[in-house]
Amino acid sequence: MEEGHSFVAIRRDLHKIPEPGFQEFKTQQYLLNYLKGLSSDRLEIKTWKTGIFAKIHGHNPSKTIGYRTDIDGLPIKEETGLTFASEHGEFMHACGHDFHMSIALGVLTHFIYHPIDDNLLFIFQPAEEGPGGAEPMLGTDIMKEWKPDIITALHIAPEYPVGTIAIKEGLLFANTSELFIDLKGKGGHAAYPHETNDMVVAACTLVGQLQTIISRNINPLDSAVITVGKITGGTVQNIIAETARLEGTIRTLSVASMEKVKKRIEQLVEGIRTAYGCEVTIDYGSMYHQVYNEETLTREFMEFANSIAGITVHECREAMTGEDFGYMLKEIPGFMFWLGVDSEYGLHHAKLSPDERAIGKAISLLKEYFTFKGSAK
Ligand SMILES: CC(=O)N[C@@H](CCC[C@H](N)C(=O)O)C(=O)O
Repeated sequence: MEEGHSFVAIRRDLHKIPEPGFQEFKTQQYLLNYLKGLSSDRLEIKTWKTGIFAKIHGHNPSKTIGYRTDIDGLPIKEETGLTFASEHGEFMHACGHDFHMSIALGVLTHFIYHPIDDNLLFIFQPAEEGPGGAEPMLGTDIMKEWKPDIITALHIAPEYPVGTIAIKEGLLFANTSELFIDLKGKGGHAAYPHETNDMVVAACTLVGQLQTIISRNINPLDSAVITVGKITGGTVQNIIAETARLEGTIRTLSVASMEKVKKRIEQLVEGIRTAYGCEVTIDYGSMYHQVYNEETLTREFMEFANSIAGITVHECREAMTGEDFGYMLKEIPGFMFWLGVDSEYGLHHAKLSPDERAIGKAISLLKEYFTFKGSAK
């Protein structure tokens, strides 16, 4: 199965069937069909919701090495024009999880045919884009029984060329919190604003005020982001809106800054309540812990990867992206790295089209690294 098997073809199959978090039913079935087709008595498979744990038993294990891939898609209508574009209308693999999955299968398949001493655990995790599958997966009995001693994951990076991996010790990805704010006032006729509490005006004021948190309340030498990605409100053009809703996300480089941003949001919301005489509720949705790369393992991996032909290691800066893999790294030493895929369009863009040559590069690198880490010295 391994030699000649096209993990690019697998990526294309998976690309056609993107599904939202915890609804990755076809994706899970596709992955299970593939794994069952390997028919190895050294491979043990357990499912959790739409996720999968796949353990390869080593010859003479002294530890378990973990590898995690996310499996969900995003609510984006694809505009790549690719022959294997999404068949699921409003959803797209616009964050590379199709790449991450096919790379995981490539590495896993290699170790079915080339066993090493240590155990390997492959985690196919749902709902990375939200509401988060890593934290609940960590709490499962399966994870308690099969818990890896070290763990790694990668994420595609459109801005780097194929063959480059980007990584740093310590903080790599930000703390995140979703942000949903609902405003309720008094609607009415567009010509009688004085008899209403207009929630479009209140919402617009609040969006402007939220931006001042970053510019006025966060130390300029620290970094934080508040993005309001969606505003809804009102019904038609000549009715003053009774309700409005803001949907966004907060990113910070420390847990302390996240608390500070939230406290300030609550103060500004209190001001909006008073100024506009309306009801306002805040819901922080799902929150992700920062991705923090354990220093010793990361440095060792960087040196190892540098010695692999065709791989260039770039020491990068931290990014304001979020990843619930941060929860796994909070409990298990390990690291995450960026994989260069050289796409003109970035993550979460309808035209993202990563270079598929990166799949083979990543499989080779991880095969070598796991062999190095998982063989008795
Ligand atoms: C790598 C990546 O793009 N991850 C997502 C994680 C989203 C977390 C959550 N839904 C939020 O929006 O806060 C990202 O947007 O960074």
